[in-house]
Amino acid sequence: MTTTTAPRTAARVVDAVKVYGSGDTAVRALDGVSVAFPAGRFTAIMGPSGSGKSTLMHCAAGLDTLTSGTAHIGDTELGSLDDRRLTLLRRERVGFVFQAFNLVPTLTVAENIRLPLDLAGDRGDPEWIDALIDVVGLRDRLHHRPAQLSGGQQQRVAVARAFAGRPDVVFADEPTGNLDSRSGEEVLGLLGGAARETRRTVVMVTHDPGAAAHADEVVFLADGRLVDRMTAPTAEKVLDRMKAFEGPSSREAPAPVEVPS
Ligand SMILES: Nc1ncnc2c1ncn2[C@@H]1O[C@H](COP(=O)(O)OP(=O)(O)OP(=O)(O)O)[C@@H](O)[C@H]1O
Repeated sequence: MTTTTAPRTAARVVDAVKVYGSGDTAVRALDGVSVAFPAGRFTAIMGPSGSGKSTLMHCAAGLDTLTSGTAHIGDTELGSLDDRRLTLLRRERVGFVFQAFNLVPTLTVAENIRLPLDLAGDRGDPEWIDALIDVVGLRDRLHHRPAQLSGGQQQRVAVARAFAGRPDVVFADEPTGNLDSRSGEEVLGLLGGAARETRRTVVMVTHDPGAAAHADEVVFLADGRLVDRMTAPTAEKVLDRMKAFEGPSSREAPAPVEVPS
């Protein structure tokens, strides 16, 4: 007998609503988003400025809380955790890459990569970390400090650090925003390569169609709603899709679609 199993979901939000402020100044940054990020895949979140991309990422990663709806990492619903457990979950099961690299200037490359593990008092898996150092091409820079590296090299350290603890999911927020296009391409290639080679899940926020084209799938937000998904993206296809959001008002964006979680 053959059994088929649905692809595992690394992270998801269900009916996610996020309202900042209250009364006349309230902003509905997420307006009922349900989206699942399948395990082992590289997904990009795209949309116009202010469409809710960063809010979605922060709520899905447990860096911020939803006004209503639920966010899950694997089978764990984040709203059910107290602050201590949420901190532990972020430390043990989630990796982060930010636009600003966020490396510790006084630590070497090797120490920065190991930092999340050292903070958790975890030896980690030395073979895994050794392999990661080769994936990001930093073997000859291990004893350098961040200031001695180019921006692209610093972001490669941040990528290795994000994967060091074998997280269920790595969230990347505009990881190429501070890089020139060649370094950006390298970092995106690494993120995609690391996701595929290590079968980890990557969720990346970007406003750059060229960056989104490195992903396996792109999800599009407009006005706090999920409006489309695209598999096998190319920069041209993503750009074409984004053009539909342009115009005098983003309210002209297409109606939201029901996307199975
Ligand atoms: N802390 C906050 N307080 C009040 N409003 C906020 C806050 N953070 C975000 N917003 C608002 O929520 C909406 C969505 O913001 P968000 O940063 O998620 O969008 P984005 O798609 O990531 O934008 P960008 O591409 O410009 O970074 C925007 O209208 C923004 O002004």
